[in-house]
Amino acid sequence: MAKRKLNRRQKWRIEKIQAERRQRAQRRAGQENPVATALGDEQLGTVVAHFGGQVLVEDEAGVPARCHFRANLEQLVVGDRVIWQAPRVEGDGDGVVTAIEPRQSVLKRPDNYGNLKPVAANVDRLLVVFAPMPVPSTALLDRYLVAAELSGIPATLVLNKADLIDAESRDALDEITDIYRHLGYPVIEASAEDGAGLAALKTALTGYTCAFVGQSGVGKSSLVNAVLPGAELAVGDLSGVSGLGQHTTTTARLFRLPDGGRLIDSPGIREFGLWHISEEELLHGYRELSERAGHCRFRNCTHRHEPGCALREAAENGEVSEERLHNFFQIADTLDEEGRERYR
Ligand SMILES: Nc1nc2c(ncn2[C@@H]2O[C@H](COP(=O)(O)OP(=O)(O)OP(=O)(O)O)[C@@H](O)[C@H]2O)c(=O)[nH]1
Ligand SMILES: [Zn+2]
Repeated sequence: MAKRKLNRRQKWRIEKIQAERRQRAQRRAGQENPVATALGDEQLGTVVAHFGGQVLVEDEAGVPARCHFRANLEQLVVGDRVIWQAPRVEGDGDGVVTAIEPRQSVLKRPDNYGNLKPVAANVDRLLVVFAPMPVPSTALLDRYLVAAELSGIPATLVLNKADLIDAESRDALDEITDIYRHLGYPVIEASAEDGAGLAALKTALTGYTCAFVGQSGVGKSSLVNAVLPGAELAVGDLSGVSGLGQHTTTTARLFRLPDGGRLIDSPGIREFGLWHISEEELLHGYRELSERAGHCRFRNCTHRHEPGCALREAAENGEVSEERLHNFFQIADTLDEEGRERYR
C-alpha cells in the first residue's frame, strides 16, 4: 500500500481529532470517579470583558479564560471580582463563574427601556477629562463630579490638550481649575499630543481601577492610548483568546496598566452621567453645598428664595462658588418629578 502523504493541514486535523478523543476519555474517567471533575478548584478572578452569554475572566496572574456563568448569578459586568473554576485540563472547554464578590462601586446607565443597568464594577478612580477645546462648561464637569460623588468614587480632573492653552485661554481655565482644586479635587494638566503631564497622570492611575469620562472630543481615546501603549493590540489578542472573533463588540473592556492598576473603557462608561436622581441626591453630589444645607433657617428650604438660606449666603460671601450654586439650580431644573433627567 502506498504510504499516504499527509499535508500539514491534514496532520493538524488528525492531531486535533486525537486530542479531542483523549479529552473525551479524560472526561469519561472523571465521570466514573466522583473525586475527579472536569473543573479545577475555585479561585479568584476579575471579569475583563463580556460577550453576552460569556465572560472573559483573568486569574490573579493575569491569564484570561473564557467562562460561562451560573444562571442564578446577577448580571456580571467588567471589573467584577468573581469566584470561578477553570477547566481541569487546559483547553478542555470553558471555565465557570460561580459567585460574585461584593462590589465596591457600580457605574450604571439606562438601557433602551430606561432601566438602569450596571456597566462596570469596582472602579475606584474616575478621571473627568476636559480641554481648552471644546470650550469647557463647569455645568458639564459638575454633572460628572456629582455622578462620581453619588457612586462613591473619588474623581480627578484632567485638563487635556495643555499644548493648546494660550495666554487668552489661560485665565479662564485657571478660574475653572481653582474652583475644583479649592473643593479638593486634584487637577492634572496633560497633553496626549506632546506628552506633557503624562507622567503625573500615570502616577495618579497607578494602583487604581480607573475610567476616563468627559465630553466628546476632549481626548479620552487619545489619553487611553497614551497611558496604555498597545491597547489596540490587546483587543486583537482578546478576540483570539475568546474565540469569538474580531467583530465581537463588547460593552466594556478592562486593561492592565503597565505600572500596576487597571483601566476600564467603553462608550457606555464614557457617557456615564446623572440618571434617575432627585434634587436631594443632586445636592449630596455637591460636597460644599451638602455640608451647608442643614444650616438654612427653614428646614424645608428650597434654597431659591427663602431668607436665611445658608447656601445663598455662602455664595454671596464667597465661601462657595456662585457658579457651582448656579449649576446646581440649572441641573435641578432638568430633573423631573421621577428624578429622571430630561434631555438637555
Ligand atoms: N492638540 C491636541 N489635540 C488632542 C489632544 N488629545 C486629543 N487631541 C485631539 O482631539 C480630538 C479628539 O480626541 P479623541 O481622543 O478622539 O477624543 P474623545 O474624548 O475620545 O472623543 P469621543 O470618542 O467623541 O468621546 C482628536 O482630533 C485628537 O487628535 C491633545 O493633547 N492636544
Ligand atoms: Zn437654603
